[in-house]
Amino acid sequence: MTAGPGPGDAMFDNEDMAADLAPEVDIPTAGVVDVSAIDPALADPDVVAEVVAPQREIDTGEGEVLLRTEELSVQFGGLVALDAVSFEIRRGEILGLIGPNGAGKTTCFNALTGVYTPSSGSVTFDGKLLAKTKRNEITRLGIARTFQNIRLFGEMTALENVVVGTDARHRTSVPGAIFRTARHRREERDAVDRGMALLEFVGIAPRAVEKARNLSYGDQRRLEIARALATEPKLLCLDEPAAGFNPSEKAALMDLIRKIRDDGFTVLLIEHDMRLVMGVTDRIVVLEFGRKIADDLPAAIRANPAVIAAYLGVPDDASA
Ligand SMILES: Nc1ncnc2c1ncn2[C@@H]1O[C@H](COP(=O)(O)OP(=O)(O)OP(=O)(O)O)[C@@H](O)[C@H]1O
Repeated sequence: MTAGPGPGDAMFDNEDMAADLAPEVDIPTAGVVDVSAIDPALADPDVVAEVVAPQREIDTGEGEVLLRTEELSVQFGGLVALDAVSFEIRRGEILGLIGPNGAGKTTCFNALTGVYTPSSGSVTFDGKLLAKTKRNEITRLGIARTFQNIRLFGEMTALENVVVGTDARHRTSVPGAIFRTARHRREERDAVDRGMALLEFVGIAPRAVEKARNLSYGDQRRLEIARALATEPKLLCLDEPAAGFNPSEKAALMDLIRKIRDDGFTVLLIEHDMRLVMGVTDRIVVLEFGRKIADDLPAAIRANPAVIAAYLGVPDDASA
Protein backbone atom coordinates (compact mmCIF):
# COMPACT_ATOMS: atom_id res chain seq x y z
CA MET A 1 0.00 0.00 0.00
CA THR A 2 1.19 3.55 -0.56
CA ALA A 3 2.64 4.83 2.66
CA GLY A 4 4.60 7.87 1.55
CA PRO A 5 6.80 7.88 4.64
CA GLY A 6 9.05 10.81 5.27
CA PRO A 7 11.12 12.30 8.06
CA GLY A 8 9.32 11.98 11.37
CA ASP A 9 7.08 9.16 10.18
CA ALA A 10 9.02 6.46 11.98
CA MET A 11 6.77 3.92 13.60
CA PHE A 12 7.89 2.14 16.73
CA ASP A 13 5.82 -0.95 16.62
CA ASN A 14 7.48 -3.09 19.26
CA GLU A 15 4.83 -5.75 19.52
CA ASP A 16 4.79 -6.31 15.81
CA MET A 17 8.56 -6.41 15.59
CA ALA A 18 8.77 -8.81 18.49
CA ALA A 19 6.48 -11.13 16.57
CA ASP A 20 9.13 -11.26 13.85
CA LEU A 21 11.86 -12.24 16.28
CA ALA A 22 12.31 -15.25 18.50
CA PRO A 23 9.45 -14.90 21.01
CA GLU A 24 11.43 -16.35 23.91
CA VAL A 25 14.17 -13.75 23.59
CA ASP A 26 14.31 -11.39 26.55
CA ILE A 27 14.59 -7.98 24.89
CA PRO A 28 17.06 -5.74 26.70
CA THR A 29 16.15 -2.14 27.48
CA ALA A 30 18.28 0.95 26.79
CA GLY A 31 21.66 0.88 28.51
CA VAL A 32 21.79 -2.86 29.16
CA VAL A 33 24.38 -3.61 26.49
CA ASP A 34 27.93 -2.95 27.64
CA VAL A 35 29.80 -1.15 24.86
CA SER A 36 32.99 -0.61 26.87
CA ALA A 37 34.70 -3.67 25.42
CA ILE A 38 34.23 -2.94 21.72
CA ASP A 39 36.90 -4.42 19.54
CA PRO A 40 39.15 -1.61 18.12
CA ALA A 41 39.80 -3.83 15.08
CA LEU A 42 36.35 -2.78 13.89
CA ALA A 43 37.95 0.44 12.61
CA ASP A 44 39.24 -1.68 9.70
CA PRO A 45 36.59 -1.97 6.92
CA ASP A 46 37.88 -5.39 5.84
CA VAL A 47 37.52 -6.73 9.37
CA VAL A 48 34.05 -5.21 9.56
CA ALA A 49 33.02 -6.84 6.27
CA GLU A 50 34.36 -10.17 7.47
CA VAL A 51 32.48 -10.00 10.78
CA VAL A 52 29.27 -8.94 9.05
CA ALA A 53 29.40 -11.58 6.29
CA PRO A 54 26.90 -14.39 6.85
CA GLN A 55 28.45 -17.40 8.59
CA ARG A 56 25.51 -19.74 8.25
CA GLU A 57 25.40 -22.61 5.84
CA ILE A 58 23.28 -22.18 2.72
CA ASP A 59 22.30 -25.29 0.76
CA THR A 60 21.92 -23.27 -2.44
CA GLY A 61 25.15 -22.68 -4.35
CA GLU A 62 26.26 -19.27 -5.60
CA GLY A 63 24.22 -18.30 -8.70
CA GLU A 64 21.65 -21.07 -8.14
CA VAL A 65 17.97 -20.47 -7.41
CA LEU A 66 17.65 -19.49 -3.73
CA LEU A 67 13.94 -18.62 -3.77
CA ARG A 68 11.29 -19.62 -6.25
CA THR A 69 7.63 -18.63 -6.31
CA GLU A 70 5.31 -20.71 -8.43
CA GLU A 71 1.92 -19.33 -9.42
CA LEU A 72 1.83 -17.42 -6.14
CA SER A 73 -1.52 -15.73 -5.50
CA VAL A 74 -2.88 -13.65 -2.63
CA GLN A 75 -6.50 -12.63 -2.45
CA PHE A 76 -8.23 -10.12 -0.19
CA GLY A 77 -11.92 -10.94 -0.45
CA GLY A 78 -12.71 -10.41 -4.12
CA LEU A 79 -9.47 -8.55 -4.85
CA VAL A 80 -6.62 -10.57 -6.36
CA ALA A 81 -3.61 -8.59 -5.11
CA LEU A 82 -1.12 -11.12 -6.45
CA ASP A 83 -2.13 -13.22 -9.41
CA ALA A 84 -0.21 -16.46 -10.15
CA VAL A 85 3.22 -14.82 -9.97
CA SER A 86 6.27 -17.00 -10.65
CA PHE A 87 9.82 -15.74 -10.35
CA GLU A 88 13.22 -16.74 -9.04
CA ILE A 89 15.90 -15.11 -6.95
CA ARG A 90 19.41 -16.45 -7.47
CA ARG A 91 21.89 -16.58 -4.64
CA GLY A 92 24.21 -13.58 -4.73
CA GLU A 93 22.08 -11.27 -6.87
CA ILE A 94 20.18 -8.06 -6.23
CA LEU A 95 16.70 -8.57 -7.65
CA GLY A 96 14.46 -5.54 -8.07
CA LEU A 97 10.69 -5.89 -7.66
CA ILE A 98 8.98 -2.89 -9.22
CA GLY A 99 5.59 -1.81 -10.47
CA PRO A 100 3.15 1.09 -10.18
CA ASN A 101 1.32 1.84 -6.92
CA GLY A 102 -0.94 -1.03 -5.91
CA ALA A 103 0.79 -3.50 -8.26
CA GLY A 104 1.23 -6.06 -5.47
CA LYS A 105 4.88 -5.61 -4.49
CA THR A 106 4.37 -5.36 -0.74
CA THR A 107 1.78 -8.13 -0.88
CA CYS A 108 4.41 -10.30 -2.55
CA PHE A 109 6.92 -9.44 0.22
CA ASN A 110 4.30 -10.24 2.82
CA ALA A 111 3.57 -13.59 1.21
CA LEU A 112 7.29 -14.43 1.14
CA THR A 113 7.83 -13.46 4.77
CA GLY A 114 4.80 -15.21 6.23
CA VAL A 115 2.75 -12.11 6.95
CA TYR A 116 0.10 -13.27 4.48
CA THR A 117 -0.79 -16.86 3.69
CA PRO A 118 -0.96 -17.29 -0.08
CA SER A 119 -4.38 -18.29 -1.41
CA SER A 120 -2.60 -20.58 -3.88
CA GLY A 121 0.82 -21.30 -5.33
CA SER A 122 4.05 -22.01 -3.54
CA VAL A 123 7.29 -20.50 -2.29
CA THR A 124 10.42 -22.64 -2.15
CA PHE A 125 13.36 -21.19 -0.25
CA ASP A 126 16.82 -22.76 -0.06
CA GLY A 127 15.31 -26.10 -0.97
CA LYS A 128 12.41 -25.96 1.51
CA LEU A 129 8.76 -25.44 0.76
CA LEU A 130 7.44 -22.55 2.86
CA ALA A 131 3.91 -23.77 3.38
CA LYS A 132 2.11 -21.96 6.20
CA THR A 133 5.46 -21.26 7.85
CA LYS A 134 5.13 -18.68 10.65
CA ARG A 135 6.88 -15.32 10.48
CA ASN A 136 9.46 -15.95 13.19
CA GLU A 137 10.23 -19.36 11.68
CA ILE A 138 10.78 -17.72 8.29
CA THR A 139 13.18 -15.27 9.97
CA ARG A 140 15.04 -18.25 11.41
CA LEU A 141 15.08 -19.99 8.05
CA GLY A 142 16.86 -16.95 6.70
CA ILE A 143 14.53 -14.35 5.19
CA ALA A 144 14.84 -10.93 6.82
CA ARG A 145 13.09 -7.75 5.81
CA THR A 146 12.76 -4.06 6.40
CA PHE A 147 9.45 -2.23 6.22
CA GLN A 148 8.08 0.71 4.25
CA ASN A 149 7.32 2.33 7.59
CA ILE A 150 10.32 2.06 9.86
CA ARG A 151 9.81 -0.32 12.76
CA LEU A 152 12.34 -0.05 15.54
CA PHE A 153 12.41 -0.39 19.29
CA GLY A 154 12.43 3.37 19.87
CA GLU A 155 13.44 3.28 23.54
CA MET A 156 16.37 0.97 22.90
CA THR A 157 19.76 2.13 21.68
CA ALA A 158 20.83 1.56 18.10
CA LEU A 159 23.20 -1.17 19.25
CA GLU A 160 20.52 -2.92 21.28
CA ASN A 161 18.17 -2.90 18.31
CA VAL A 162 20.82 -4.78 16.36
CA VAL A 163 21.73 -7.13 19.22
CA VAL A 164 18.07 -8.14 19.41
CA GLY A 165 18.32 -9.21 15.77
CA THR A 166 21.46 -11.18 16.55
CA ASP A 167 19.57 -12.86 19.40
CA ALA A 168 17.30 -14.47 16.84
CA ARG A 169 20.31 -16.64 15.92
CA HIS A 170 21.38 -17.44 19.49
CA ARG A 171 21.55 -21.05 20.42
CA THR A 172 21.66 -21.01 24.23
CA SER A 173 18.60 -22.26 26.08
CA VAL A 174 16.45 -20.10 28.35
CA PRO A 175 18.06 -21.70 31.50
CA GLY A 176 21.46 -20.96 29.91
CA ALA A 177 20.47 -17.29 29.65
CA ILE A 178 19.05 -17.17 33.20
CA PHE A 179 22.15 -18.73 34.80
CA ARG A 180 24.46 -16.82 32.44
CA THR A 181 26.44 -19.86 31.42
CA ALA A 182 29.87 -19.38 29.80
CA ARG A 183 28.32 -20.17 26.43
CA HIS A 184 25.62 -17.56 26.97
CA ARG A 185 28.17 -14.91 28.03
CA ARG A 186 30.28 -15.70 24.98
CA GLU A 187 27.27 -15.42 22.68
CA GLU A 188 26.34 -12.13 24.34
CA ARG A 189 29.84 -10.75 23.77
CA ASP A 190 29.86 -11.99 20.18
CA ALA A 191 26.46 -10.39 19.64
CA VAL A 192 27.73 -7.00 20.86
CA ASP A 193 30.86 -7.25 18.68
CA ARG A 194 28.79 -8.27 15.70
CA GLY A 195 26.22 -5.54 16.48
CA MET A 196 28.96 -2.91 16.49
CA ALA A 197 30.39 -4.29 13.27
CA LEU A 198 26.96 -4.08 11.67
CA LEU A 199 26.50 -0.46 12.76
CA GLU A 200 29.93 0.34 11.37
CA PHE A 201 29.06 -1.52 8.15
CA VAL A 202 25.90 0.54 7.56
CA GLY A 203 27.69 3.74 8.62
CA ILE A 204 26.11 4.63 11.96
CA ALA A 205 28.57 3.26 14.53
CA PRO A 206 29.02 6.68 16.18
CA ARG A 207 25.30 6.58 17.07
CA ALA A 208 25.53 3.16 18.74
CA VAL A 209 24.36 4.22 22.21
CA GLU A 210 21.69 6.68 21.13
CA LYS A 211 18.07 5.69 21.47
CA ALA A 212 16.67 4.64 18.11
CA ARG A 213 13.90 7.24 18.27
CA ASN A 214 16.49 10.04 18.50
CA LEU A 215 18.32 9.02 15.31
CA SER A 216 17.78 10.94 12.09
CA TYR A 217 15.35 9.41 9.62
CA GLY A 218 18.17 8.25 7.33
CA ASP A 219 20.05 6.67 10.24
CA GLN A 220 16.88 4.88 11.35
CA ARG A 221 16.60 3.37 7.87
CA ARG A 222 20.24 2.25 8.07
CA LEU A 223 19.60 0.83 11.52
CA GLU A 224 16.69 -1.19 10.18
CA ILE A 225 19.00 -2.68 7.56
CA ALA A 226 21.65 -3.44 10.19
CA ARG A 227 19.08 -5.18 12.36
CA ALA A 228 17.83 -7.27 9.45
CA LEU A 229 21.44 -8.24 8.63
CA ALA A 230 21.98 -9.23 12.26
CA THR A 231 19.83 -12.31 11.70
CA GLU A 232 22.39 -13.41 9.06
CA PRO A 233 19.69 -13.69 6.43
CA LYS A 234 20.12 -15.86 3.40
CA LEU A 235 17.82 -13.36 1.71
CA LEU A 236 17.44 -9.70 2.68
CA CYS A 237 14.20 -8.03 1.54
CA LEU A 238 14.25 -4.23 1.47
CA ASP A 239 10.85 -2.55 1.14
CA GLU A 240 11.35 0.94 -0.31
CA PRO A 241 14.52 1.68 1.64
CA ALA A 242 15.02 5.03 -0.15
CA ALA A 243 11.56 6.43 0.67
CA GLY A 244 11.99 10.00 1.92
CA PHE A 245 15.68 10.17 0.93
CA ASN A 246 17.32 13.05 -0.92
CA PRO A 247 19.53 12.32 -3.98
CA SER A 248 22.80 12.11 -2.03
CA GLU A 249 21.24 9.80 0.57
CA LYS A 250 19.94 7.65 -2.30
CA ALA A 251 23.42 7.44 -3.83
CA ALA A 252 24.86 6.41 -0.45
CA LEU A 253 22.11 3.81 -0.10
CA MET A 254 22.97 2.35 -3.51
CA ASP A 255 26.57 1.99 -2.35
CA LEU A 256 25.38 0.27 0.81
CA ILE A 257 23.13 -2.18 -1.07
CA ARG A 258 26.01 -3.11 -3.38
CA LYS A 259 28.29 -3.52 -0.38
CA ILE A 260 25.73 -5.84 1.24
CA ARG A 261 25.60 -8.01 -1.89
CA ASP A 262 29.40 -7.97 -2.23
CA ASP A 263 29.63 -9.19 1.36
CA GLY A 264 27.77 -12.37 0.45
CA PHE A 265 24.09 -11.52 0.92
CA THR A 266 21.27 -11.92 -1.60
CA VAL A 267 18.93 -8.94 -1.86
CA LEU A 268 15.32 -8.47 -2.96
CA LEU A 269 14.55 -4.79 -3.38
CA ILE A 270 11.22 -3.01 -3.75
CA GLU A 271 11.86 0.55 -4.80
CA HIS A 272 10.00 3.27 -6.64
CA ASP A 273 13.05 5.32 -7.55
CA MET A 274 13.92 4.13 -11.06
CA ARG A 275 17.41 5.58 -11.10
CA LEU A 276 18.21 3.65 -7.93
CA VAL A 277 16.61 0.43 -9.17
CA MET A 278 18.29 0.58 -12.57
CA GLY A 279 21.62 1.48 -10.99
CA VAL A 280 21.81 -1.21 -8.37
CA THR A 281 19.90 -4.33 -9.46
CA ASP A 282 21.15 -7.30 -11.46
CA ARG A 283 17.68 -8.26 -12.64
CA ILE A 284 14.18 -6.82 -12.33
CA VAL A 285 10.71 -8.35 -12.00
CA VAL A 286 7.84 -6.01 -12.89
CA LEU A 287 4.33 -6.36 -11.51
CA GLU A 288 1.18 -4.64 -12.71
CA PHE A 289 -2.28 -5.26 -11.24
CA GLY A 290 -0.87 -8.26 -9.35
CA ARG A 291 0.55 -9.93 -12.46
CA LYS A 292 4.13 -10.29 -13.59
CA ILE A 293 4.56 -8.38 -16.84
CA ALA A 294 8.34 -8.55 -17.23
CA ASP A 295 11.40 -10.29 -15.80
CA ASP A 296 14.69 -9.20 -17.33
CA LEU A 297 17.96 -7.33 -17.08
CA PRO A 298 17.66 -3.61 -16.14
CA ALA A 299 18.55 -2.35 -19.63
CA ALA A 300 15.88 -4.58 -21.23
CA ILE A 301 13.29 -3.56 -18.62
CA ARG A 302 13.93 0.10 -19.36
CA ALA A 303 13.15 -0.50 -23.04
CA ASN A 304 10.23 -2.90 -22.47
CA PRO A 305 7.02 -1.39 -24.01
CA ALA A 306 4.72 -3.14 -21.51
CA VAL A 307 6.72 -1.72 -18.60
CA ILE A 308 6.76 1.76 -20.12
CA ALA A 309 3.01 1.52 -20.68
CA ALA A 310 2.43 0.36 -17.10
CA TYR A 311 4.31 3.33 -15.72
CA LEU A 312 2.91 5.91 -18.08
CA GLY A 313 -0.62 4.53 -17.94
CA VAL A 314 -0.66 3.97 -21.71
CA PRO A 315 -2.63 0.95 -22.94
CA ASP A 316 -0.29 -1.85 -24.10
CA ASP A 317 -1.55 -1.84 -27.69
CA ALA A 318 -1.14 1.94 -28.00
CA SER A 319 2.50 1.73 -26.93
CA ALA A 320 3.36 -1.06 -29.37
N1 LIG B 1 -4.37 -6.11 3.87
C1 LIG B 1 -5.02 -5.79 2.75
N2 LIG B 1 -6.36 -5.88 2.66
C2 LIG B 1 -7.00 -5.58 1.52
N3 LIG B 1 -6.40 -5.15 0.39
C3 LIG B 1 -5.06 -5.03 0.43
C4 LIG B 1 -4.28 -5.33 1.60
N4 LIG B 1 -2.99 -5.13 1.31
C5 LIG B 1 -2.92 -4.71 0.03
N5 LIG B 1 -4.17 -4.65 -0.49
C6 LIG B 1 -4.52 -4.27 -1.87
O1 LIG B 1 -3.76 -5.12 -2.72
C7 LIG B 1 -3.29 -4.39 -3.85
C8 LIG B 1 -1.78 -4.48 -3.90
O2 LIG B 1 -1.26 -3.69 -2.85
P1 LIG B 1 0.28 -3.64 -2.47
O3 LIG B 1 0.41 -2.81 -1.25
O4 LIG B 1 0.84 -4.99 -2.45
O5 LIG B 1 0.85 -2.86 -3.73
P2 LIG B 1 2.28 -2.20 -3.92
O6 LIG B 1 2.73 -2.57 -5.29
O7 LIG B 1 3.17 -2.55 -2.79
O8 LIG B 1 1.92 -0.66 -3.89
P3 LIG B 1 2.74 0.62 -3.40
O9 LIG B 1 3.81 0.83 -4.39
O10 LIG B 1 1.71 1.69 -3.44
O11 LIG B 1 3.25 0.32 -2.02
C9 LIG B 1 -3.82 -2.98 -3.72
O12 LIG B 1 -5.01 -2.90 -4.46
C10 LIG B 1 -4.08 -2.85 -2.24
O13 LIG B 1 -5.11 -1.92 -2.00
